Amino acid sequence: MIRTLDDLDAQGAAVGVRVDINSPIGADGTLDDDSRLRAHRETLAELADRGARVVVLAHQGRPGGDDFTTLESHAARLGDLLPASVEYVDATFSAAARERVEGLDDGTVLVLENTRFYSEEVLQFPPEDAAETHLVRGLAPVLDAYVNDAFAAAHRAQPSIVGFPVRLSGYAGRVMERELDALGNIGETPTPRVYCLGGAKVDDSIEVAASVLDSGLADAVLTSGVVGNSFLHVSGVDLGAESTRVVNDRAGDRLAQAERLLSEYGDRLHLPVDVAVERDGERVEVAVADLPVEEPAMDIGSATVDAYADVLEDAGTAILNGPAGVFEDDRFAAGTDGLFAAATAAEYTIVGGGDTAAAIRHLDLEGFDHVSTGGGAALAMLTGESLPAVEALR
Ligand SMILES: Nc1ncnc2c1ncn2[C@@H]1O[C@H](COP(=O)(O)OP(=O)(O)OP(=O)(O)O)[C@@H](O)[C@H]1O
Ligand SMILES: O=C(O)[C@H](O)COP(=O)(O)O
Repeated sequence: MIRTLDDLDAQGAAVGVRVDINSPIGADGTLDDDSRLRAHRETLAELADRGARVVVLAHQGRPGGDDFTTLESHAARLGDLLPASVEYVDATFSAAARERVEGLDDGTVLVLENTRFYSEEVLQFPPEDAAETHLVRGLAPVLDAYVNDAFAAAHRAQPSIVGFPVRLSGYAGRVMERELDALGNIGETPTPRVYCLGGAKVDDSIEVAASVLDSGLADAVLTSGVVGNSFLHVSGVDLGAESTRVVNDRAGDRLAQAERLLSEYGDRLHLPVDVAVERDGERVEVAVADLPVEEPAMDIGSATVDAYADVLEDAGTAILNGPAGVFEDDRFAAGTDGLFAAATAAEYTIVGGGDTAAAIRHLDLEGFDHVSTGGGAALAMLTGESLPAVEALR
């Protein structure tokens, strides 16, 4: 059983709240998209409104990445989005951070510095060891409770995610609560269950396909994107040199597993029947039977959308992860547009994956029952795996 904010006595309490506001960063080093900050507004506003002293913990980027920045612009944007006053301090667990926490007024918010500026945060630990790190030992003494709202980072067993509930009472924030409700009981969703696996993270997606087919969670898997090209490749189709290069780049060492899935589940595993390429600057659709072509396959074609729509119209649950094509280029958005629209025919639709949610916003698509804030974390739930953050809260 996991406690929620309904179980927390917030008035006057210093509450550490781990959120996931890891966001695209522009060339000037400030936020390019604030959808993840907006997702956490409900939790942060509710705690401030109930008189808590809200201490925000979050990461941005990874060491060495060009999006590895301070949280100063995140704090400024939260200040615009929240009714409460929002301060920022360039410290996370030092005496300076503790002083600022102890000096907070009830009903106000303090954003601490990027947790990943500190080396142990990028390592993974069992909760008891995470509780002994400098971050948790330094900050826990000035907190009265801990809330984890960072569903999109829940698959990371890092100190700020799994260490605090060992020392403090832990609660799920509203984003975490909603995600667990939607994704936590995938085995009870209506059948037949149809997984639409696209995008470019081919190695992850082949793992997901294996997991949901071997476990019987999936009645059908519709492949698209580089994932679909990879299954075409292992089925013996010569895609052409460029597409084959992309497949080998992205599939890692998973092609043998894809081959096993194709031979064991050929009836449940659907492959594209046509693709779209760029020729003289235009979108041209090519039947798989007419491959190879030298241009890279950038989208699924309309015949594939129609074939997949036939499967989806009888679906109980449709789970989408990964766009069907390079949707960022208007010429290759038709596959994602058509497939995702067809998926809404299912009784219940779940979307998992940051780029997939971005595609939905980009294409202005509606009608999905749950659009997850997570990528890897959503995938773990969609394959019935447990998440370190959730186990730590339990
Ligand atoms: N046929 C294709 N060739 C090349 N790239 C493709 C193709 N189809 C889709 N993509 C790319 O796949 C990317 C998204 O794939 P990804 O697997 O990262 O999605 P996601 O799982 O929703 O994201 P995340 O898991 O990172 O939140 C898009 O940027 C898109 O351009
Ligand atoms: O954006 C995400 O997927 C989450 O914030 C996790 O980020 P990470 O993959 O750098 O841990």
